[in-house]
Amino acid sequence: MNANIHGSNLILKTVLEVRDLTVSYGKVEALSNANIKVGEGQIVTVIGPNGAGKTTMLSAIMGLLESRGKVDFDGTIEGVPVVERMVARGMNLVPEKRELFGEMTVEDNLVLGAFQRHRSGHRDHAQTMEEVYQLFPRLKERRSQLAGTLSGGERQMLAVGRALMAKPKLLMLDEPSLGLAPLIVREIFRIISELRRRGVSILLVEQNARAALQVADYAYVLETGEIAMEGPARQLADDPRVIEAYLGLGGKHQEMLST
Ligand SMILES: Nc1ncnc2c1ncn2[C@@H]1O[C@H](COP(=O)(O)OP(=O)(O)OP(=O)(O)O)[C@@H](O)[C@H]1O
Repeated sequence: MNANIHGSNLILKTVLEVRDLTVSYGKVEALSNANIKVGEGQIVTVIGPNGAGKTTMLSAIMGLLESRGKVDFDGTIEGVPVVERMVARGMNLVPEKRELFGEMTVEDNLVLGAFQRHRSGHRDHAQTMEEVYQLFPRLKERRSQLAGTLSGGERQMLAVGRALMAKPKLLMLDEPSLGLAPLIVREIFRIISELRRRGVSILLVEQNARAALQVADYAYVLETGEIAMEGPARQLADDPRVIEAYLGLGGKHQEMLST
């Protein structure tokens, strides 16, 4: 699956290709025939207002929701995804609600992130944990603290760190900046860039369109379950429709101006 994707001059390997992905909740179609691609080592973002279907899209790609369409991941035509297989093959999702084990320590939460890898015979979790601690020194300082007592920013760092323990090829992040103070948001986006530098491909769902378009290579705008626009992130950031709806002062979706 090598292709000149996303108008890049480089020939990138396609890590993820989603075709005609459709999800219905009862009679309501929350995602309609969505097509997206992520190239190896790219950050691709999906922006859009509340209720557009962003979380639904990530959950369906991960195999957590029933869907129609195709999800090809890392060279294998998957058809409808199944979550255990996706994790085993290197896909990982950091959900919007973080979903940590609050009664367990930071370190135990990290160890759990390596569970699937351990089960398939890998014994490198100590080294991976050091890499995670290098990325998030704050987690190292708090390794013995219960996850339930962490601050919002630390919880997000732990959620990302735990996902990294699985050494994912593709990391999907659902609104990592949600509810965090501007300084922490900046730190989270710095880490997202650093992960790309380390070769992780990233699919980033964000309401903070400004920050997401700054960090991403390519972007999709999802509105009421449909891909309304797409293009290189810099190009979309300059598009009058995107500026009006998502970036400009007085834009339609004020909640996105959180930083
Ligand atoms: N389990 C469910 N049952 C029924 N409808 C649902 C369910 N989950 C989501 N929806 C609906 O599907 C639509 C898309 O929701 P989704 O959470 O995917 O949007 P989103 O873009 O992630 O929104 P937000 O930015 O607010 O998290 C919404 O109208 C939502 O109310």
